[in-house]
Amino acid sequence: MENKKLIRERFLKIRKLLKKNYIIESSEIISEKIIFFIQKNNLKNIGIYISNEYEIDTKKILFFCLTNKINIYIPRCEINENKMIFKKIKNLTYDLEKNQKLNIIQPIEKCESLRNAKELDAVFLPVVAFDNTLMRIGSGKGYYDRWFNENEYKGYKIGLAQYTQFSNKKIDANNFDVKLDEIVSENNLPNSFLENNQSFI
Ligand SMILES: Nc1nc2c(c(=O)[nH]1)N(C=O)[C@@H](CNc1ccc(C(=O)N[C@@H](CCC(=O)O)C(=O)O)cc1)CN2
Ligand SMILES: Nc1ncnc2c1ncn2[C@@H]1O[C@H](COP(=O)(O)OP(=O)(O)OP(=O)(O)O)[C@@H](O)[C@H]1O
Repeated sequence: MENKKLIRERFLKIRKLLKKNYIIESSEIISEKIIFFIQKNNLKNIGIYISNEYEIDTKKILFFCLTNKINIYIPRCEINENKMIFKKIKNLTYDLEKNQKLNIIQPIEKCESLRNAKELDAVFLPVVAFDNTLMRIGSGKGYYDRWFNENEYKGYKIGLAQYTQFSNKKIDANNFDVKLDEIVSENNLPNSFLENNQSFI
């Protein structure tokens, strides 16, 4: 039985109860870790998202990339086709608009599209909940799963999530579900936490 829907609802509810300060503080720590990872691995092209008020705030990472000439690609959703494409943004004001239907911020149509998924070194994903096999639950329309399945992407898949988004109930996976390589959280996850017992950040 598919349990994603129930787990998603539960964690969306929890997310709304969190103190704003906790979100701000955990976003700070997570951003520092991501920036360190980008520098250490000399990443040049990354896929990332524009956060809403409940998600890990990506602003600091975006500023870091813009000032260090690291190319930033943000998903733009085509609702009718149930698809998203990554577009390069160069400016956090002029290159973005609100997708009114989905209530997310995305690149404007005329931004340059990513030509080949292989060009991305890492994709940093929003997460609603995750489990100890690094299975991810997202916003529930399957945009990321579809993108990973339809594109030949070989880079890192890294979820940004608070500790409080950990589900100790295992998430049922479909065959199209894509597992993350890593979750970056404000706490170090205990050694025994991950099935493969390893972390590269
Ligand atoms: N910041 C951010 N950008 C992202 C995602 C995300 O989770 N967060 N996505 C991750 O996949 C994609 C968009 N996926 C979405 C999936 C579902 C809904 C959604 O359910 N929206 C509500 C309406 C808006 C609202 O009331 O909040 C809905 O349709 O009922 C929105 C976006 C691409 N960009
Ligand atoms: N590769 C795919 N091909 C066809 N349908 C898919 C694919 N991936 C996801 N879906 C469909 O999309 C819907 C939502 O999927 P799922 O619950 O995995 O979303 P999610 O991973 O939480 O959301 P998102 O990736 O947008 O953050 C499901 O109805 C699923 O059948």
